[in-house]
Amino acid sequence: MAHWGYMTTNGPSTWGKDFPIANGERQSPIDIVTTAAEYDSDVLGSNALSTNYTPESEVKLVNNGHSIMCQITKKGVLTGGPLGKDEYRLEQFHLHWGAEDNRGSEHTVDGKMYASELHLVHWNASKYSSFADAVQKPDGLAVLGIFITPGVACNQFKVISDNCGKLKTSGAEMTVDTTLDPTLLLPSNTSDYWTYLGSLTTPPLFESVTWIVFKEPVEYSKEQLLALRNLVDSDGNHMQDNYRPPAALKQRKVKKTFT
Ligand SMILES: NS(=O)(=O)c1nnc(N(Cc2cn(-c3ccccc3)nn2)Cc2cn([C@@H]3O[C@H](CO)[C@@H](O)[C@H](O)[C@H]3O)nn2)s1
Ligand SMILES: [Zn+2]
Repeated sequence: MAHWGYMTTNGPSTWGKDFPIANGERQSPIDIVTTAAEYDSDVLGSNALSTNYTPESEVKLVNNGHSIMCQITKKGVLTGGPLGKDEYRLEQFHLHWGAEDNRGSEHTVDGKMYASELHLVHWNASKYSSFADAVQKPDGLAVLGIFITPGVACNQFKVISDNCGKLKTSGAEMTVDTTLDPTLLLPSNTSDYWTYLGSLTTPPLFESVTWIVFKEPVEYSKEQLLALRNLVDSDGNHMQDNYRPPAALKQRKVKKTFT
């Protein structure tokens, strides 16, 4: 099987060949139509979304051929909101971005695309024994989606953007001897978000993700965005435009926690 990617020959429009679920009932990302999202007080009311992350004492970075990923080793927990009492453990975070600032996010808001989107990937540690065990379960995963827009530099992201040069080629890994607190990658407002049931946005596209997409974007500097665009993918091309376009909403409702 030709390895999936984001080029014309192996990009999102071809994924259905090897991963038929690509045309499934709960695929991600989606276009978030803000007027159609339903305010749902009990999503917010009963127990607000809460993160309890432990700062990483060293930062494990991997160029996995289609994104730059930070593998988490500490026990970070996400719970509340649409997740109820279940505790989801932080596994990794990674990003999607464009070749230019006008595109790059996976979710869109009323058709608007952001320059990049950060994904913090969690698995349901209350119900399953590992990421691999949870990854195909309908309530197995939860991913926080954070929109990135060009602006001032994000200090907590510097450990990643400053090391992209050393992670140029696919498969490159490195451990940076510095701390990283995933909480500082989140927007200041984590109360206002949209949430819906979806999938992984890269193959194997499992329909196992409760998506939580924050309304407030985070700013990264131009230099930080350029560092991402200089990475090289598994085909030896510049890693750019590594985003899947929105999939059909089908019979789903998007909920929001704000009016
Ligand atoms: N755009 S997003 O929606 O957010 C994401 N899109 N993909 C993501 N991951 C990659 C992935 C691979 N697999 C998988 C599972 C079973 C068989 C083959 C592939 N599922 N998701 C998330 C991800 C997974 N992993 C590693 O998958 C291994 C295989 O399951 C597991 O043993 C490691 O413990 C875990 O760390 N890392 N990241 S997220
Ligand atoms: Zn992602």
